Amino acid sequence: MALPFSTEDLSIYYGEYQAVKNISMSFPAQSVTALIGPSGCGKSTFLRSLNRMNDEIAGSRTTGHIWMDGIDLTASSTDVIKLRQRIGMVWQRPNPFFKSIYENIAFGPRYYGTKNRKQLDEIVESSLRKAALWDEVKDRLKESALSLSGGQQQRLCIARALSVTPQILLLDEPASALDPVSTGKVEELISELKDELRIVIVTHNMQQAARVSNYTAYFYLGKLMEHGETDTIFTNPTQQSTQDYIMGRFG
Ligand SMILES: Nc1ncnc2c1ncn2[C@@H]1O[C@H](COP(=O)(O)OP(=O)(O)OP(=O)(O)O)[C@@H](O)[C@H]1O
Repeated sequence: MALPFSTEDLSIYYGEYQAVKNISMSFPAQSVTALIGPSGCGKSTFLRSLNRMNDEIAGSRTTGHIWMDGIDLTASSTDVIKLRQRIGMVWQRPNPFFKSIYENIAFGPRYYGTKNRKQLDEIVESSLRKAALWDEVKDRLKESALSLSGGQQQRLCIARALSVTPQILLLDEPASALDPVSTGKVEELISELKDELRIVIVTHNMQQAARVSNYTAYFYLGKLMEHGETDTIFTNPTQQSTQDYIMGRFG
């Protein structure tokens, strides 16, 4: 059964500055939630906090809760390495390791204990298949990941995140550095993956948010202004500022 996942009164500070303000929201299973809003409104900060990546930033501090299956992930006792296995992340720019295509995918499973070569081979193949990359790379698994195109590298990073079977995938503008064809492939992939895991995506592209997400959350100045089904947010938002932003009228 899918585990409940939500935030409660979540705030994030950089020093004295409060970048994310008291956000409570939940992320339904088998769905994509898009985080939208103008630059600097706290989307990436909020996204990064969901698997405690924000902890890595000196001076950042979190208050409130992130609940997963009744456990508060913000607790100091949380094993963040295990947490990042369950909640994977893909960044804006493809960041493959300086290793072969195979080793990029095998790295995580090996780190978490899979040593058997046949099992690793299977994980590499299935992860690359899920990321719609297998056919393009199956004959060059030993080549450097850096020999791939930008779009292929980003799908490799998605495959790498999938290799440790996460339950949640966090995507921070995953297609913003890609050409339209690669963007289309990543969007298709998101639609397919949501059947097996929950996805949270930050995007500046309103068409993309409308295409790939089931739910949309509009952020402004660190606050969650509006959150609901994407169709409703895009056609009948309750807040004027949501409508202005979506229509590109935001000053
Ligand atoms: N490492 C950091 N140290 C200090 N302040 C930061 C840091 N990262 C982000 N901020 C500040 O926190 C606020 C929110 O930034 P964040 O990157 O989360 O916004 P965003 O909505 O994702 O923006 P964008 O759409 O431009 O990526 C901004 O005012 C930003 O300057």
